[in-house]
Amino acid sequence: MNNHIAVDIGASSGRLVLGTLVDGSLKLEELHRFSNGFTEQEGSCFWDIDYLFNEIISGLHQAKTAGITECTIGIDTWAVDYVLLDAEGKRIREVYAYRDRRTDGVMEEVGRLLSPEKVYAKTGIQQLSFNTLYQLYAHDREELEAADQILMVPDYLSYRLSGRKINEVTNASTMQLLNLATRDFDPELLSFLHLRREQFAPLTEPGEDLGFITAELVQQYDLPQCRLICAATHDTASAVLGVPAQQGRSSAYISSGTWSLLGVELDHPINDSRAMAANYTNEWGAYGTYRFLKNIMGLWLIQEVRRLDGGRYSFAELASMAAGSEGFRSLIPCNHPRFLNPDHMIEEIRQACAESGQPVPETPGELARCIFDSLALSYRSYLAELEGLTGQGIEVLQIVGGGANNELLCQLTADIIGREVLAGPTESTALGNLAVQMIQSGRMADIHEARDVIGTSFAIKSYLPRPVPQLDQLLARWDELHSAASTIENI
Ligand SMILES: Nc1ncnc2c1ncn2[C@@H]1O[C@H](COP(=O)(O)OP(=O)(O)O)[C@@H](O)[C@H]1O
Ligand SMILES: C[C@H](O)[C@H](O)[C@@H](O)C(=O)COP(=O)(O)O
Ligand SMILES: [Mg+2]
Repeated sequence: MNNHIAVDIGASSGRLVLGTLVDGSLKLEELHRFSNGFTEQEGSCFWDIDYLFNEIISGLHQAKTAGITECTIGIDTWAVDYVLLDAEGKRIREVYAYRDRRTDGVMEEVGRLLSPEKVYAKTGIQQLSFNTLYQLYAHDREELEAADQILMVPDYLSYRLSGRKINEVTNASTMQLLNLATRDFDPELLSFLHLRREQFAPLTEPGEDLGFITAELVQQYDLPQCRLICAATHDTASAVLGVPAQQGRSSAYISSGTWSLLGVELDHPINDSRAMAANYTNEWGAYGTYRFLKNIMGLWLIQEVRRLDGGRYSFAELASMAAGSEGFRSLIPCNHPRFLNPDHMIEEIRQACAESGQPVPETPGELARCIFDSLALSYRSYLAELEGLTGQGIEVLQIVGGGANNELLCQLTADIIGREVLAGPTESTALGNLAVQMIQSGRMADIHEARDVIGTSFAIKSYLPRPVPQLDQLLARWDELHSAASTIENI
């Protein structure tokens, strides 16, 4: 059986991708793509988890219709958000989206009760207002204490398919509740939240066989016989697995989608005071690794501009319009809390430029250029921090995810960091998801072989740095703007 299906659901889109190995090359076929996004209801932000589950079912039915009668399947999604189940395994309530404002000020309040230094020493997880720790603290305590089970979003989706309850480690680590030393939930942090260990499922490593999709679902919806393999269910953990092998050059990655996750893969955590001060995180990776990375606001910025502009232009058209606009005219500190979930992103960007005495972007092209210039400069700042914290110089930056399609942003990034950028694969998350399935199925030996195969199976585009006129003045201007701004960890 050579059919493996990755279900990859990011904050802006989801997809089911069929992966097959043909003559040593990995072939992808997109079976189904659907949009994703949170909605505001009565002032709160929620995901439509039933819609997402139904899209998975729809995609699997399309696979069956296409003649796939048996396959393995793995699920990955965004991080930090969770689902509450009652004793009968039924979902108790709507699923909060991490951009909900209920956590505003919570990180600071928790920090007054629980030493942030202690929490970072235990967990090594970056301070972000929407970490599960802070979401659970903000959650109605009665409802939380009454919950029989707390599953993360991808765990819940695989539970709906198979009936198996797990907390997969890469995504569980984003809760900021796992102890690096014990590699389990930290009792003190659970106690602080009045939660019990048995409210969580067994911690499960990527590669675990979770059994088959239930016969009822197969019959009811005419699905393939699917064996569920536990993926690296945090989409960024899968994206990192899908980053092609780099021979002989030190590299860092950016998983470039709604967020830009800039980091390296390590075999040990770095949770010292310097890493904490820089707010770098140690999210758990597959196969005993750690994703030492930083959240950067990412393409959320342009997603919101496009949405508010009525979707008139595609992302490719916006990038092209940006390429035709004056470079480095207006810059914004991307990680400022004001951009996490403003009422109106276009106005927020324009206001930020006006407040800093810069020209105010008017057209979609000028707004897009402001965003891409600012992201490239952010990447440079955080990459320098990364090198300082790891003591490892980075020779090449690998950009994967949808952002790898943005030729302007990739070129700007190469120019501004002064190093080669290798862009692709776009579907690195799905590829990392598939890699775990293929390794578990014995079709690949290990992640090293998987990354080699990915590197030879997909076109990777190289961007070499070009001279940036008056770079010193630009960097001085950027450093003043970037260092003066508070950042998302100070929300
Ligand atoms: N052809 C393209 N040109 C420019 N940008 C693109 C293109 N295709 C995708 N993108 C960018 O990729 C982003 C989506 O990346 P993706 O990894 O699918 O996000 P997520 O997984 O968070 O939903 C879009 O918001 C867009 O900015
Ligand atoms: C909220 C988290 O930081 C976020 O989920 C991030 O870790 C992530 O996984 C982003 O994935 P996208 O595909 O939505 O960019
Ligand atoms: Mg994604």
